[in-house]
Amino acid sequence: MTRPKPVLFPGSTQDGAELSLQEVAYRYRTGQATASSGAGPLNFRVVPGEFLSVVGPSGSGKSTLLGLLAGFLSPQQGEIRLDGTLLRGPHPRLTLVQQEAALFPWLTVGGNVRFGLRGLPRAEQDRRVQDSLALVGLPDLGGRRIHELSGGQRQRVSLARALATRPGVLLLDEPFSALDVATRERLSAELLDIWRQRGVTVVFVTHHLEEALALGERVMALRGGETVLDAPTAGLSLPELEAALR
Ligand SMILES: Nc1ncnc2c1ncn2[C@@H]1O[C@H](COP(=O)(O)OP(=O)(O)OP(=O)(O)O)[C@@H](O)[C@H]1O
Repeated sequence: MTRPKPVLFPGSTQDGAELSLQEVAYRYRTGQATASSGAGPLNFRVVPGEFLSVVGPSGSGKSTLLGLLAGFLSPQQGEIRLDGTLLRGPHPRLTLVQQEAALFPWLTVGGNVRFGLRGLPRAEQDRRVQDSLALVGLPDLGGRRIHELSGGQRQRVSLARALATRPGVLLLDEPFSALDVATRERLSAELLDIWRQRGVTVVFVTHHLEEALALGERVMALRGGETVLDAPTAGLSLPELEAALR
């Protein structure tokens, strides 16, 4: 299946940033003389506005890679660059959305989305909260409490909170895996719409190979912390992807 490149909607912004990794490695120190697992060495580039899916079995290094990209882990070797600048830790242009929506229960939906916008003028905050809640299909729920939302709505709020900061790269760690199949499919389709509208660069980690192929323009498969396949999804079949992971 071939998919067209994102066509930016009128009035949208091209926000995507470039990520490049050169000889990046991270090993966990386990406290024993024989350390270590983690990820790397990794060499790849994600161009602005690209949608990259990352797959791999449990323990293959997907979360470690996202931790490195989010700036939570510092590579012990190699360099990560964001738009050509060395990444030295968490960066406002990189936003991570995780499997379980990490929302503040004492704030409203709008308050959660607004949280990352402190420092901006109030009117700009209001505009971004409204825009990003509309983008994820929750334009009227700004005043709701988090406990009044379904699991799918909570993930939408997480996505809205991430998008409100106008990230250059959206890092998604199994964002829909806790949801039922129907909700998951709906949110996946919405994610593609948002990507097309915003032109944001996406790194999408998932266990689901079909999902990786359906959503990504390109898929990277990890095994034992290393890249065993990095290819455009157009023309790549599920059996080929499965074979790469065996
Ligand atoms: N805090 C840690 N301390 C020691 N080893 C770790 C730690 N976190 C992960 N590892 C190891 O690093 C390797 C990569 O783990 P990682 O969590 O990145 O894999 P993953 O592909 O995200 O797995 P999953 O799909 O189960 O989340 C595994 O061998 C794992 O056991």
